[in-house]
Amino acid sequence: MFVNSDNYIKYLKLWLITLFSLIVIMVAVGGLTRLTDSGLSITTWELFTGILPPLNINEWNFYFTEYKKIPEYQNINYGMSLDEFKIIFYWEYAHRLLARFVGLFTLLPLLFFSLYFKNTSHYSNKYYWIFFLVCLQGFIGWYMVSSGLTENNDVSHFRLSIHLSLALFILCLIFWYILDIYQIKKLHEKIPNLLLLFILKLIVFQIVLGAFLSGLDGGLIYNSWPDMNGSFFPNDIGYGDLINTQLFSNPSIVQFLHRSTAYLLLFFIIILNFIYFKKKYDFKYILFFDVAILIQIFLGIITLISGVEIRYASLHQLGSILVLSSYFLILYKNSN
Ligand code: HEM
Repeated sequence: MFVNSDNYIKYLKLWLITLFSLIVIMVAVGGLTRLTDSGLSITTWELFTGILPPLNINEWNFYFTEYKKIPEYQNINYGMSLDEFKIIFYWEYAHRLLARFVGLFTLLPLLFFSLYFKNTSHYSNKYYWIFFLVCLQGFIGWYMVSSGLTENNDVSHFRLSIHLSLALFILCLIFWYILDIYQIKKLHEKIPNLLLLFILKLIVFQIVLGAFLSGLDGGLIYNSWPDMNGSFFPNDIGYGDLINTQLFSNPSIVQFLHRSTAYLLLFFIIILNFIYFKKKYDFKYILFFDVAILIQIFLGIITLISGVEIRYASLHQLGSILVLSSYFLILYKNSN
């Protein structure tokens, strides 16, 4: 049978771009689920049984009774009404429903490609990596939720950061595949990889710190900028605490580190700009990244000053996708 490999490329492009967009929506809904404190409202895994929401009062009562058993209800939301519970339930429900849809939207086209295009010249099995990572993300999501069901009022900020980081990693991988398939031109003369990788590590560190900060509700303290309530260093800790083993569980330190890493990043990005300028590279790519970083810093500051208003916090989370994508464009152009 003759199979047109152009069709394969066409479908692949469409699939990758749609999947990328779906996962961006997924990250936004996940962020809003966290910001509305809704993430623990469904206390069981229910991969298949939870596809439909509760359809009658008995089912609603069942879910509500289960929720009443966990510390978040007992210590924070005690006395919540069923109508209030429905709101947090629907956020988590939407997040999980979308997750199932993303899972299917990843697997079904892959099976279709394997079935119809396996013998075409450009066919590759590598896209199955996306499916593997999407499944892993589902397990990590549950691993995260389970940390908030028995002893703590909230999920572990470490597990939250794994969940967010993996989502962003999946997006970067898909984005790389998209750049590849569009055959974006690479630079002839390369930028030193050492500097590029160092900046990448700083960005990743900054994102992980950001997730720690949100998981610890650390944006609710020191709501001033550029100072931290009148001083450079948080006044409820000492410099010695920076070498403490509980370093990443202390909201004041995490906030201090998140601010400081932003400035450090900015410093190295200025050096990167200087290299682009000196070597007379096409400036629009770095400009795209510069704008993304500046917007992200601005959003971070207003998130903080506003005491983590949901709309700003959500935009700040999505801003990290813009930062990563624009930086991956630079990395891609510099790759061999
Ligand atoms: C270089 C740039 C930055 C990057 C890549 C970045 C990234 C992130 C990420 C990924 C999160 C976690 C979002 C979430 O889980 O919902 C976060 C949270 C946060 N960031 Fe940043 N950030 C940057 C700069 C800043 C700056 C300069 C500030 C303030 C001075 C700031 C303040 C915050 C606050 C307050 C939160 C917690 C928000 C919440 O609880 O939802 N960020 N950041």
